[in-house]
Amino acid sequence: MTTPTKMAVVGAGSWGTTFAKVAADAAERNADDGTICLWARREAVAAEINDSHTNSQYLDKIRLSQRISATSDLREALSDANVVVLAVPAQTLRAQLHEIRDDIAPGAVVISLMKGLERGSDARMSEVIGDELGIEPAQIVVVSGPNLAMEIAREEPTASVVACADEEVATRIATLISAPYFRPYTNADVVGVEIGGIVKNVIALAVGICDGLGMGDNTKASVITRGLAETTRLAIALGGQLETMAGLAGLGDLVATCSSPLSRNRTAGRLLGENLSATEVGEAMTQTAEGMKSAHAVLDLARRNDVEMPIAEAVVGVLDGRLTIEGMARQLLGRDLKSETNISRESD
Ligand SMILES: NC(=O)c1ccc[n+]([C@@H]2O[C@H](COP(=O)([O-])OP(=O)(O)OC[C@H]3O[C@@H](n4cnc5c(N)ncnc54)[C@H](O)[C@@H]3O)[C@@H](O)[C@H]2O)c1
Ligand SMILES: O=P(O)(O)OC[C@H](O)CO
Repeated sequence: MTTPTKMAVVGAGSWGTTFAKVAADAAERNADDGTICLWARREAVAAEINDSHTNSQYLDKIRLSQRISATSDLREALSDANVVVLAVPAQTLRAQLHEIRDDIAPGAVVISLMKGLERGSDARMSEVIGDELGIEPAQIVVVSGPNLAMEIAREEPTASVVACADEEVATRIATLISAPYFRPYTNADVVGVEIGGIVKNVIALAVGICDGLGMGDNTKASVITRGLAETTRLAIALGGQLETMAGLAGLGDLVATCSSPLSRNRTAGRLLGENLSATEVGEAMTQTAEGMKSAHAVLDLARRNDVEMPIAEAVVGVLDGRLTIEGMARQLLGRDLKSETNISRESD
């Protein structure tokens, strides 16, 4: 007999709550005894999930399964959990893990849902998890793909990627989250899957800036396509696979994020394009737009690996107030002419 899954989801924002719903609906479909406990920072959010089975601040009009319970006591959520899912803003993860490292059961599989790079260390979230918890890569899973939370919460059919160095673990987690409207594929390329999710947020800021300036689809398609080229260069330099970048966690997520009005990163970019400063955009956003903070770490990581990322560089220039949005276009279009198909580190 296999042990029933006891899943703890740390972070009851848009994606943490939606992922809990996916896992609960998958457990229903698999007719297993799995339970899901969501940790919410605010007691009122936990109480609403327990009493009304809704989380109206993040997922308006979405009904959650009765298999999902919630608590604002993190230790209670983690107690005996054999799968721990992390869905907090990337820049807060290390401090959060430091606090709870002794409360995570040895042998638990830890899943990262986050799409950010840590400022200062340039570490991917799977690296932060490995550092802070001292666990093996076979216990660390990354879930990423074209996964706008609200669309999935509405049960619109969506595919995703479950990445883990250990393919058996990836397959086990994919089974656990395979809901009638959510189809996960496995991939052993953790680096490529994470880099795809991180960098698309920075490219979505650039596409949002185009929107804010009132530019059309040629411009945005050009940014998306060349954005994929620079994302691919970085992923490959770090050991990722080309095929991953052409898949759901690369091209798929880039297209979804850059096209959707639901994307927080694209929205933040649009506000930058409407001439708000990065500080003003930060104040206007009520949910996490990871690209606003990760862009600097992406550029730093690229420079340390001799990878050219002109779009990320221009976005960082705008965020830092060193480059105007009009200057951004001039800078990108003024670059030396190159071959499109060479994806070596220097070429763009
Ligand atoms: N929303 C999506 O569609 C989506 C999809 C895929 C991946 N992601 C990624 O998931 C991660 C979480 O995003 P989200 O959309 O759930 O964000 P969100 O802003 O909706 O929610 C963030 C959650 O983290 C909590 N939080 C905020 N500051 C914290 C702190 N200092 N310590 C602990 N908890 C804190 C908030 O209370 C909230 O519960 C991000 O990395 C994002 O890129 C989001
Ligand atoms: O709303 P965004 O910009 O954080 O994007 C959400 C997801 O990452 C899309 O896959």
